Amino acid sequence: MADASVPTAAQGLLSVWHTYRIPVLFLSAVILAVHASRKSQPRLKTPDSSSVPSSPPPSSPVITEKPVEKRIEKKPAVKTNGPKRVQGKKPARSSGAGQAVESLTCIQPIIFYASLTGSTERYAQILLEDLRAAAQTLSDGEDSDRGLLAPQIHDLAYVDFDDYFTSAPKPPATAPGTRYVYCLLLPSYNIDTVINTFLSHLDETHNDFRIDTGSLSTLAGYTVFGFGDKENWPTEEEGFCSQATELDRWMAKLSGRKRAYPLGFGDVKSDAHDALREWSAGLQQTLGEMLKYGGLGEGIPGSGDALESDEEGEEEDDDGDENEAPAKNRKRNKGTVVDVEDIQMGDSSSPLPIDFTTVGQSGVTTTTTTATAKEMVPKTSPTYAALTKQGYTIVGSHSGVKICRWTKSALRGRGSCYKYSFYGIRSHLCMEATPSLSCSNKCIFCWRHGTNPVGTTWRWQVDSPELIFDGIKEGHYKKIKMMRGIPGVRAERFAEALRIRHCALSLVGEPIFYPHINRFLDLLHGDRISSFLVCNAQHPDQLQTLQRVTQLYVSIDASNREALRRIDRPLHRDFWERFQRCLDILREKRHVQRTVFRLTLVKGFNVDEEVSGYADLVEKALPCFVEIKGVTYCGTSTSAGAGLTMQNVPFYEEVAQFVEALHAELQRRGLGYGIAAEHAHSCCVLLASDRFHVDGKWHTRINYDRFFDLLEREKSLGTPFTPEDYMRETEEWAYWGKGGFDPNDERVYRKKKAKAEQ
Ligand SMILES: Cc1cc2nc3c(=O)[nH]c(=O)nc-3n(C[C@H](O)[C@H](O)[C@H](O)COP(=O)(O)O)c2cc1C
Ligand code: SF4
Repeated sequence: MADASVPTAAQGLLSVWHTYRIPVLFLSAVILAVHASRKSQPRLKTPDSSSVPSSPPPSSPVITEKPVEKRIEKKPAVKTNGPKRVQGKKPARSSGAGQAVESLTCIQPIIFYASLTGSTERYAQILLEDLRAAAQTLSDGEDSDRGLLAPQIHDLAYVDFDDYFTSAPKPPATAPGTRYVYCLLLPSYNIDTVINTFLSHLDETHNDFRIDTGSLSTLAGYTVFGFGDKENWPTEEEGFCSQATELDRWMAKLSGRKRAYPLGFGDVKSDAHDALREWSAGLQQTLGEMLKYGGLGEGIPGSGDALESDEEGEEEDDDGDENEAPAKNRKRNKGTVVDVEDIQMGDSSSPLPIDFTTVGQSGVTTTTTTATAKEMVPKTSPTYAALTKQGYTIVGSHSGVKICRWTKSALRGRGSCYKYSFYGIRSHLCMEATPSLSCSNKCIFCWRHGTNPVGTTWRWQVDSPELIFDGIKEGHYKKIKMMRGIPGVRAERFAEALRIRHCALSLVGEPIFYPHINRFLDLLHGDRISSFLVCNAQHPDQLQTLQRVTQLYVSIDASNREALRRIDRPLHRDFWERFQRCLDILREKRHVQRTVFRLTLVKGFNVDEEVSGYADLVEKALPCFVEIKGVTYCGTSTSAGAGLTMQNVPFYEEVAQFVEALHAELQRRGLGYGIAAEHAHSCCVLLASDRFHVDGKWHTRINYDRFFDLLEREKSLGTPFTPEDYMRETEEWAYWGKGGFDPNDERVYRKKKAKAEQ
């Protein structure tokens, strides 16, 4: 029985399993799925969730904005027998806008100073009064939760460094949105003083393994102003304000680079008072912006973002001018880039192409022709993404602005571009922009090729000059402000940079492609911003109707038809005829505008045997100046595809040889030109017409104020003027053979000598 019952029972179970296996399996699957999905749910519950939170902190406040952060703060401290561990928040490297910054509601400035003989203490009182006044103004806003509190002040000789410089003070419980900004005023002494003790404390804090790096990163920001004596310590290398510089560096490290305003310097024997007041005004403005935006956010100080350099002595890699590629941009993201021209092709819904050379001329309006046109660079296009990634700010639908690397260099007192040596343009006052991202050439050395749209006709929407003007200024200033936090940026140069004085219309594309270029220029000049316009010698009609610019360039990339075709790869079939007509126009304009030939030498393409050909072109157009520059290797697929390698980059000696040969040839023909200036760092030399050689001295620089005065007089009274009317003497250090580096700037030599440009 027993034996028989076993199989019977088993058979029964088996038959039950066969009957119910499908629903059972289904049910199990559902249970498993529900369980798995619960596990994958975020642990945080929404406030309206009906389930009970797993482990609520006792009497925890309602979590609204920053649940994660607050929970971390509430975590009970784990007792250990080891040394005390001081924790700061990990610095937000990318944006500088950490979590604490977002919840900023009011700023508490704290002034710290050290003073041995009393002068810094007096200056600290001046700052105290300034910030007190600012606090009154900035606290009167509509939102009473946001504001600037009355400043506190401390003598570093009397504070316990642990209270303020090991970790930052915590905000009061009653006002958790309070954030501190340290304003540090420091003299320098080359003898042992309390300042050394203070700096050692910062050093130790930074290097103490028990203390997190960035232990002051809960500060909203910091800024340093140094006092020194230039009479006895004339330069920074010789120790001028050395301790303030050191303090600024330590604070950058400890705070996670929360430099709210650039390091300022004052010479107690001359400008200390004025420099401090100017710095204080800039600082107050920054504090206002921090309150407005909730901290050092994007486009606001200190964040520095992509431009933030890691090392104080960061090297520059490129020459940043129109035809030159920043090293970091050399790796082009192939495949993400599409020419707008290619996108437009085959799109039957596109408006009919308009020969842009007829658009914008007298009597021709663009509104009707472009009413249904598309945007040149739509926000959703790969071109937009590629250009933005490279640092361009796209304005409207076809304009762009970008900060060149020389602007950054000048802000740090490390020298301006060659245009300073030749024409007196200080790079930190210069905005690089274009009203047309489109061009009609595909030059082999244009490192932007592949990202900028090309075309022979303007077939896109036309933005108003006002929109472009306002947009590029806004974009430029925003980028300048982002540099506030970059190490080495000088406060006085930063303040100067907030007033654009020059515009280089040469960024990318062809500026005279833009149908309203003349109105756009009026806006620039109306704001007393000089205009340096570079065109590609392919649009004679536009060149003819172009009104005054401060300096008019034509790119001369070859001396004969075949070489020009190989180098510029123009889209116009009649490119050589267009080129020749442009030279004629330049000749006509040479007594009205400062006309410039820009030669870019590419070894193996447009140098050898071409001296005579270039002399022909000079003889034809008689430009006021001839700028000769070695090409910069940009390593793009475009240049590689055109057979361009490092071998095509001339050495400076080769450029110099070419210049001398061209100069000799011009002299042989009886054309009055001389070698006026050089900027060896950019591999660039300037030939100038003898018209600019007065009383035995070169006058290649520009008197900008005079230019605007003359322009205004011409507009109101019709009095014409010539390029000679606004020339200015060239600095001796820029003369041929002198190198062209302003001795007032600090020369920084590159570490990596194997650079393409060298
Ligand atoms: C002994 C001594 C050493 C100094 N060393 C430097 C120095 O290395 N670099 C500098 O820029 N100024 C130097 N100075 C100038 C002071 O920084 C300057 O006078 C400052 O204003 C002093 O500030 P205080 O009056 O608040 O102490 C020095 C002055 C003295 C008396
Ligand atoms: S001219 Fe202006 S934009 Fe061009 S490299 Fe010099 S500073 Fe930069």
